[in-house]
Amino acid sequence: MAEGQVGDASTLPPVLAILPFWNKVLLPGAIVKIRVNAPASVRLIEQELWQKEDKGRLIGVLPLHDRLEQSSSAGSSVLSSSSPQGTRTNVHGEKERGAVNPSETQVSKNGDDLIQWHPRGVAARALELEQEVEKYTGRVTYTVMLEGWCRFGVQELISNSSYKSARITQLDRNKAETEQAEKDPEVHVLSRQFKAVAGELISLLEQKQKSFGRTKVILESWPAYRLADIFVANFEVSFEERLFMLDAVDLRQRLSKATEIVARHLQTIKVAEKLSAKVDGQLSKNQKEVLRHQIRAIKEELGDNDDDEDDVVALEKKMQTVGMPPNVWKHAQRELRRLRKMQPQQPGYGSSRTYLELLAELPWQVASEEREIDLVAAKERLDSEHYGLSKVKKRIIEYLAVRKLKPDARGPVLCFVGPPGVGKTSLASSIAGALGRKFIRLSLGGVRDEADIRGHRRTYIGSMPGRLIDGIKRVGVNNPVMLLDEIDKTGADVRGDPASALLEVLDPEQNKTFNDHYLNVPFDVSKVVFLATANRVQTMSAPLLDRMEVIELPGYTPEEKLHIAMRHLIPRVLDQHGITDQHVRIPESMVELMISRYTREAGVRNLERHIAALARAAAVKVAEKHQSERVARDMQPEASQAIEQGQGSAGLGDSGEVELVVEADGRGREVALQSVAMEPLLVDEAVLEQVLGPPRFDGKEAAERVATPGVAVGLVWTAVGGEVQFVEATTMIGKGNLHLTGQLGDVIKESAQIALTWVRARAAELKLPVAEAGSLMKERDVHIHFPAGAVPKDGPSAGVTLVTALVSLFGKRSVRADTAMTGEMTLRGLVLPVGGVKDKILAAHRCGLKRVILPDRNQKDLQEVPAAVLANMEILLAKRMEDVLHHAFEEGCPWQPASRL
Ligand SMILES: Nc1ncnc2c1ncn2[C@@H]1O[C@H](COP(=O)(O)OP(=O)(O)OP(=O)(O)O)[C@@H](O)[C@H]1O
Repeated sequence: MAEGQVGDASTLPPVLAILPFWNKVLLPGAIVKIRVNAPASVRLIEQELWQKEDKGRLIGVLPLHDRLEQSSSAGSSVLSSSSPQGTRTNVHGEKERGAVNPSETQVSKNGDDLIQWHPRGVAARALELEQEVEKYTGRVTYTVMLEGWCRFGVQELISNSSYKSARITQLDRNKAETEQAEKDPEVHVLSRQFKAVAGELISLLEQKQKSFGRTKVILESWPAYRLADIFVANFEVSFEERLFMLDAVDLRQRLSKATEIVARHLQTIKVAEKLSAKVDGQLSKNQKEVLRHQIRAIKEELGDNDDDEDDVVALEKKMQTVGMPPNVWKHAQRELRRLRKMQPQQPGYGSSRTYLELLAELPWQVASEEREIDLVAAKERLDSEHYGLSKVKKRIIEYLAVRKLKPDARGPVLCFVGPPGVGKTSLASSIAGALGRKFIRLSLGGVRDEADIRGHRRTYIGSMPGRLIDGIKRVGVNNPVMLLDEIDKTGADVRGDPASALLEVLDPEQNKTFNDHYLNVPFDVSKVVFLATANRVQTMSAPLLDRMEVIELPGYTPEEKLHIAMRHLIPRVLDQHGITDQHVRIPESMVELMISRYTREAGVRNLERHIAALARAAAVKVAEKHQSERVARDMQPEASQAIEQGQGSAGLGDSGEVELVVEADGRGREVALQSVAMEPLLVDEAVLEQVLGPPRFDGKEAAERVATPGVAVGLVWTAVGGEVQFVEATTMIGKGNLHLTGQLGDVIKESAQIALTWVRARAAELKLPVAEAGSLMKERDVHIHFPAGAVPKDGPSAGVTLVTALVSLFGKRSVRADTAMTGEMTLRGLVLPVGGVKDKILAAHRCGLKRVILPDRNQKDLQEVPAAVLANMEILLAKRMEDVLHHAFEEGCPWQPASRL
C-alpha cells in the first residue's frame, strides 16, 4: 500500500457493489485474503472485478450481523433485511425487490430470521484475484486479496437481480481535510499518545522478531489516524470493537480507541513476559514442574485458586458420611492427600478425583430396607404379572420361602433359561418386587474381557470400574436384586475369562470381599441377590453352571401367547402409550392373526412390538383428534362452546364426545364446523396390513418348499429356541465332493458327511434309480444348504433331516409337506435322542406342521409338551433311519427299507 492513496475522496464512486462480510470488518489500510463461493458473491466478483479490466475498481465491503443486537459502535444504527430462510446464502436477498432505507430498521417478528447490515462499510480494491473451477461440477470459486480503502456510509441499499449495491457517501476525509483536522490540539496529543504506545509495543516485539524493525519505520513516517486502523486490524479484537473502529469517523474517537486496544495488547505481552520470567527463575529439569509453576503463577496473578480446594473439601466431607470400612477410609485419605498435592491441570488429577468420587458414591452402608416376605402377596404378584409358567412360579415361591425363613441362606443362584421374550427378565423383576429390593440388570452379552466384570487397574489410561461395581453405584444400595442377563453369552479369550470373575462374584465364600481392580479395595457384595438368565446352558462353563439352579422357560404355544397378549401385553402397552381400550380395540381374532402370520417366535417379544405399533397408530389418531379439536376451539370459541353444551349441529352421538373438523378455505379461514362421534380404532385385517405391512408368513411355506425333491423339514435348536429349518440338497457335475453352506458349526458338518456316506452305502437297498445312484458315487458333487442362514446352527440333531433330503433328491420323491423331523443319526443308521424336544415341537406347531418324527428314545420328553399342542399333532417315533424315511415319504414309496419294524 502506498502512502497517500487510501482515503482519497475523489476515487469513491456514488454507487458501489456490496460484498457482505459476516461478523467481520475490513478496516481501511488492512489487507485480507478471502475465498468467495456463495453464488451471489461469486456473481459480484465475476461482474465487478473479474470481467472488468479496470485494476483499481472498488467494491464496497459491508459488515453483516447474524443476529439482532444493537451495535455497540459509535452511535450507529443497523440496517436490517428480512431473510425468509434466515440463511447466509440469502444475504443478497434475491427474492427481495426494491431498496432498503438505512434509516429504517426492518425487524422481523422472529429474531432468528433477521440479518442486519451495518450502515457503514469500507470501499476496497482487489490486489490479487484467482479463479478456480471445480472439474466435475463446474462450480466457480474466487480467492481475492482485498485492501481496505476508505470508509463510506450507506444511503440506500439496492437489490438488483444478482447482488446488492449501495448508494453511498464517503466518510473518511480527503487528505487536505485530514491534515487540517490533525492540527486540532486534541487530535495532536492523541496522535502522540498513540504513537508512543505503538512504539513501545513495536520495540518489545522487535526483541523477539527483527522484521518488526520495518514497522518502526512506518510508525515514524505515517499519520497516526491511518496507523490506528492498521494496528487494530492486525490484533485479535472483538467484532464489536472492530465495528466501533469502523464507525469512528471522528479522528479523536478513532485514536483513543486504538490507543486503548494497543495498550491492552502491550499489557498482555508484558504480563506473559513477567510470568515466564517468574517461572524461569525456578526452572527444574522436569518439564512437568515447569508447567506446574506456570499454572500456579497464572492462578496467583488472577487471584483464583480456591474453587478446586473447596471441591476437595466437599468431597472429603461426603466421604466421611458414607460409612466406609476403616481400611477403605485409610486408603481414601491417602488418595485424598495425593490429590491435595496436585494441581487440577496436572495429569492424574482428574483420574484421582474420579476415583475418590466413586469411593464417595458407593453405597457402603445404604441398603434397601428389607421387609418381611409375604408369600401370598408374592404369589399374587407373580400370577398377576405372568400368565401360565406354573412350575416356574412354584419354584420361585419355594425360593422366597427359604429366604423368608433364613434370610442369609446361601442357596443356588436361580438361572432362567429359555428363548428371548419368554419372560425371564420380567420374572426376575417380580422377584425383586416380592423381596422389596431395588432391581438392576447387568447385560453380559458379548462380554469377553475379564476387566469388563472386574474393572481395569488404575494404571490403565481411561480405566473404569467393572460392570458389577458400576451397577452397584448406579442402583445406590448394596443389597439389590442383580440380574446377570445373558450369562451364557460371556466368552473367554486372550483378555481373560469373565466367567472366572463371575464365579468369584457368585461364590458366597469370596463375595464378601469382592475385589474390583479399579476400586482396589474390597467391596462386600454378599448381600446382593443374584439371578441370571441365559438362552442356552450348553455354552456355559461347567463351574458357573454348577453354582446355578437352571429353571427352564420353554416357548409358548399360540394359545398361551393369545392369553398373554389379551391379559398382559395389550393393557400394559396401551397404558405405556397413554391410551385405553376407548381408543383402540384389538379383537382376539386379530391377535391370533398376528401370532400366526406376523411372528414365528418362541416368546412374545415381536408380538409385543406389533401391539406397540398398533398402539402408536392409535395414539397418533388420538393426538390428531385432540389437536383438531383444539384448533377449532381457538378459532371459534362460541361454536365449540355450543357443541360442548350439546347444542351443536346434527349428528352428535349420545356419547357426547365430539370432534370438531375445521375445513379451511385455503387462506387459513375456517368455512365449516362439523362434529363427529369419536370411534375407537378397531383393528381389523386392513388396519393390521396398514400398520404392520403384509403378513410375513402364510402357512403354505412348507408345502411350497418341499414340493421339489431334495428338500426336507428339520427341527433344530438355536439360541432363539426351537426352529423349523429347511434343508436343501442338490447335485451338479463334479467329483463326488460335499459342499455345505448356511452358518454351520463343525458338528453339523460332520452329520452331513455321515448322512452322505449312509445314503451312498445304501443306494441299492434304498432302490435309488440306477443312474442317480451311480452318479452319487463319483461323478457328481452334492451341495447341501441350510437357508435362513443368519442364525448359526450346530449340533447333531439335523442328521435324520440331512439323510431324508438326500434320499429325496436321489430318489426323486418329495417329502410329505406336513412333516418335520429331528434326530441324530449314526453311520449304521441308528437314530439317537436329541435335546430341546418340547421347543422343537412348539416350533413345528407354530409353523402349522402336523407331523413330527422323533427318535423313539425321546418319547419321555413328550410329557413336557402341552396336551393342547399334542392333540393337534401326530408324533411318529423312529428307532432307525429307515423308520424316519418310511414316515417321511408318502405311502407307496418305491424303495421301502428291506427290514422294517
Ligand atoms: N407369561 C407371561 N405373562 C405375561 N407377560 C409375559 C409373559 N412372558 C413374557 N411376557 C412379557 O413379554 C415381554 C418380554 O419378556 P422379557 O423381557 O422378560 O423376556 P426375556 O425372556 O427376558 O427376553 P430376553 O432374553 O430377550 O431378555 C415382557 O413385556 C414380559 O412382561
